[in-house]
Amino acid sequence: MMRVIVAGAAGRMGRRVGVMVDRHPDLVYGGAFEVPGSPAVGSDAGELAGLGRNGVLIGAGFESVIEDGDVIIDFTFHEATMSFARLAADHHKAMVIGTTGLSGDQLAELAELSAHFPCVQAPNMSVCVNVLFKLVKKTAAILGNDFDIEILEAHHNKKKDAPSGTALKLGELAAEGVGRRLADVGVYERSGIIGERTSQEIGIQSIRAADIVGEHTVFFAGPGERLELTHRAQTRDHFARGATIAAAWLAGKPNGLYSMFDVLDLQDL
Ligand SMILES: NC(=O)C1=CN([C@@H]2O[C@H](COP(=O)(O)OP(=O)(O)OC[C@H]3O[C@@H](n4cnc5c(N)ncnc54)[C@H](O)[C@@H]3O)[C@@H](O)[C@H]2O)C=CC1
Ligand SMILES: O=C(O)C1=N[C@H](C(=O)O)C[C@H](O)C1
Repeated sequence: MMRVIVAGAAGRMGRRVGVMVDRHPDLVYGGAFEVPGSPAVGSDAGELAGLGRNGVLIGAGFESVIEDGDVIIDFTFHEATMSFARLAADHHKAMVIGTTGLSGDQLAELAELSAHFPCVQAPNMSVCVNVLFKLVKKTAAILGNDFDIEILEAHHNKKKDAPSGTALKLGELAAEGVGRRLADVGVYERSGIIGERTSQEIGIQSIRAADIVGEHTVFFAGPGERLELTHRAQTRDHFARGATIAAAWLAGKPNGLYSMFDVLDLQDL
């Protein structure tokens, strides 16, 4: 049995992760924490997640519960995530990181830290979205330069980062499929007299509204026809379940940075 510590246990994802840990046969809910000063500190994590009391009291900060688990599941905020990753590396705890908005420098630091702990990091833990990642790269490679590639994502009005981590990953994979780099061709806003669209650019646009859980569409638009690949999440449970699959998969894994492609054995597809 792997004991799980849930970071940000009172958050939208933290609560659903608690439920999915409870349902996973190889995981046990070992510890939970929130940002010090949060009103959730001291509450019962099971009760907060709607599971009924499970005796796991929400601690103030990671250090207060670090010995209560073997693997940390993190859906919090990028700066907090990096501080937890440094501690996890020091204490040789495994970690699953779902938090998005990590900068290039933060991802590079995470890769260095992962020499000291096993870590799965992915902008989307849903199995279906990871299949979409594969489809998008292959579709881009098949359709090639005759098709304009555009990405549209929609999320709830509490989301802090834009574009979504998933949209950025879709953009990177589509760009790879046609032999480009998103860093060179990504276009994130259009306004005013901007001129005609270039054939190489990949647009990524964001909608933020009400309680939309998460939707992503990749458009491949050619003359006279258009292919759209869409994923719509109706609940957060698929993200949370993916994170628990990753946590259980980490048992006994060598130190290193892994993705959901490794967890789901999609790397060679
Ligand atoms: N990879 C994936 O599949 C998914 C990723 N996400 C990402 O997960 C992150 C969180 O999303 P939500 O749950 O919607 O946000 P949220 O705001 O509802 O929850 C975040 C929680 O983290 C806590 N937190 C922040 N700083 C902390 C610290 N220093 N110590 C302890 N707790 C801290 C907050 O108090 C809050 O309860 C976002 O980056 C989002 O993009 C969300 C869904 C799926
Ligand atoms: O903040 C969210 O809610 C989500 N964030 C992730 C992202 O930024 O890609 C994944 C999911 O779409 C929900």
